[in-house]
Amino acid sequence: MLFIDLSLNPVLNTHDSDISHPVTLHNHVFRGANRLRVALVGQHNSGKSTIFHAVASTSYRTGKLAGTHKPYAECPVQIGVDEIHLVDLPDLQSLRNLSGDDLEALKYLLWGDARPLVSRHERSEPPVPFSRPDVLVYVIDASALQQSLELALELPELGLPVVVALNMMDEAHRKGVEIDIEGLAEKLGVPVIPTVALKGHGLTELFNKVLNCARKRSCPLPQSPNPHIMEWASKMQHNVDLPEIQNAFAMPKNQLTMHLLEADSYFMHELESHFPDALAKVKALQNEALEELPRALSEEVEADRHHRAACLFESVAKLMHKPKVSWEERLDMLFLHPSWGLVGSLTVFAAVLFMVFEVSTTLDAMSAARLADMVSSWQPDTAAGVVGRAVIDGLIGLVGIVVPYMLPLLLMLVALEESGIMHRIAFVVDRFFHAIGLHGKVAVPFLLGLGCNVPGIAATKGLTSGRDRVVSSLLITFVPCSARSAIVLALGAKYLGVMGVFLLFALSLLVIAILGRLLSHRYPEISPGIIQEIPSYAWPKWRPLLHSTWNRSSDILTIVTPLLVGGSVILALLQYFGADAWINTALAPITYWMLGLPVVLGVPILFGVLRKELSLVMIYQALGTFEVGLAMDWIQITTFLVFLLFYIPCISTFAVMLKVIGRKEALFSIALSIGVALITAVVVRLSLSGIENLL
Ligand SMILES: Nc1nc2c(ncn2[C@@H]2O[C@H](COP(=O)(O)OP(=O)(O)OP(=O)(O)O)[C@@H](O)[C@H]2O)c(=O)[nH]1
Ligand SMILES: [Mg+2]
Repeated sequence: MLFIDLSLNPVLNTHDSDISHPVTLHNHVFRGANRLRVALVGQHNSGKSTIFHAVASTSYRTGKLAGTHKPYAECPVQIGVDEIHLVDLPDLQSLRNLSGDDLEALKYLLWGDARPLVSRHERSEPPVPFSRPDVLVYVIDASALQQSLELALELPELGLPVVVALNMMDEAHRKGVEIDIEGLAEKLGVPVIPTVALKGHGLTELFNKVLNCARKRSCPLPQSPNPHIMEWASKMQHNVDLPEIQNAFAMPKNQLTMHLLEADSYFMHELESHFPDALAKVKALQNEALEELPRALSEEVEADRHHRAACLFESVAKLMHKPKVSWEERLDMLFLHPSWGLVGSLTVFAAVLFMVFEVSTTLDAMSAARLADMVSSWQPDTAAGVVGRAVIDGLIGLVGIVVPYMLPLLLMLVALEESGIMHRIAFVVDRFFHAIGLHGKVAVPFLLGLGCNVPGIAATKGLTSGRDRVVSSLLITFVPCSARSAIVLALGAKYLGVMGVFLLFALSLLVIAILGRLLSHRYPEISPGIIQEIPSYAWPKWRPLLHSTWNRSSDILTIVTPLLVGGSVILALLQYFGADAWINTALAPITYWMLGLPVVLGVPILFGVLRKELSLVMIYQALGTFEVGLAMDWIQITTFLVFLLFYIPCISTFAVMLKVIGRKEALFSIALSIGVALITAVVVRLSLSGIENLL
């Protein structure tokens, strides 16, 4: 591959003031102020924006190139420890003879937000408010390779490192176009990475290559035209080889020469305005060429480039028989297709629900419920006995979380990770999660939260960090876990009907969406975009599967166990010493005054902190009947369910939050959940009462 060192390029030196004090490049990390700027360039519909959105941050800056209707977008993206600013540019067909809106993209590539002497007289702002790119990613539609090769031959003139993303490889494959990727890379003198942006394939390699090229500070040699054009090129270069012209245009000499050879109107015009003598020489040379050559020099240069692109295409691409569609490709239709892809995510959603309502409930009946039955006859009447029973209850509660929920759901998470399915779900739902300021990576923890919030929050630990981990953990506590769903289904279905149950779950979704937006104000840092690796499909292997599941569960147990047992002992002692009435009175301002519920519901609500299902059992005891409808009207039942859906995460969830996001945020989560539960329950109560009065 042909590379030149940037430090030898005089034009680039003018852009890079640090070049005289070289940094030790191997240790150079592109972060913070040193972020690399990478621009996506390419023809219309080649997939630039698809690549951009596949790796974009949760919010990004957009705008129009100054004075044009051509949109651009820009955002930070994290690649391992490095960070880049990624710029999605409007389409660019060629570097030559651009005019109007198209010219602005070229000006950005040449000068960024700087103004060289030749363009200072222009009244409009620089095309964009940020600097010139450090590296170019040329996005090519592999299924229409020939049309893209001319620009591929021109881009090296810009004097920047270039990496080619040979995109739409799936389309090329489907059409039977086979491309010799190594041959193409060698002939262009740039790395070529095959990608399928729509499915996230090849993006990790692409951006790693971008970093690599930036670290090496190497860029391709400009492609030489045919010898007869070279003769005219060196004559032309001689005409403009003056330091004042180089300074005024601030662009590589080669490139200016090629623009003038092709009589590019913008550059000719600028030369005329600033260096009329030089223009006269350029025109004289063009006239001389017209006499010697069969056609105008500009046409000769264009034809030469066209010819070289065609030869290159012939040498690297051939048409094959249409290949068979592999099973991986068929599966990807299900998991990664822009619209069908959601089917795969929904299938996993259904699998989680099946796991929770079939497997987990069976396991629960076989483990915790059986143990609870065994100790149910033991009703101690001494304080020591009560403590002993409470410890046993706490441990049974632990079994009730670990055996039916935590182990199977974490096992499922690890299996989804190892099989490559989780990465695909994350990729497909990414844009939906961006709406609440998160990345699609947290989709599976949210799904697991439907079973039990504990494994859901535990799963965020391995997938996210910093702000994203805190926000996703806080939001997962609002995902109705199976215990809360069971209460809503038991009471809601009986007294509010299917529609009522549906609306309660829809309310949870709405609350999560609104909170996601609100939490973005509390945690305003925009998490940079990430490159979502899409690994190949693989069968999960039992040993690593079990090992990984146990690793993730064990450290959580160490913190959940004491809290669950401790909480159980405290509540049992309160009951033993007859604090029920006291608890109910203490909670009356909430239960009775704010929510309009019977005062006796204070104890069931408090015990729900231990395990949410306890609230359901205890509400029957508190009201003294299984017919809740006799003691509460439909508005009270709805208000109670809404409050129960959102208030304080159970003690095990709190414990896992302590471990995953720390004490401060875990305590904030309690305040947040109480606030949200009170506000929504009061709003629902008042709205329903208002509606009832109207009817
Ligand atoms: N089959 C397939 N389609 C793709 C791929 N990448 C992008 N597309 C589709 O190609 C179309 C154009 O993609 P864009 O990302 O908008 O292309 P662009 O280069 O930004 O286009 P302009 O902004 O108009 O220059 C969209 O319909 C994408 O879904 C790919 O790898 N495979
Ligand atoms: Mg686009």
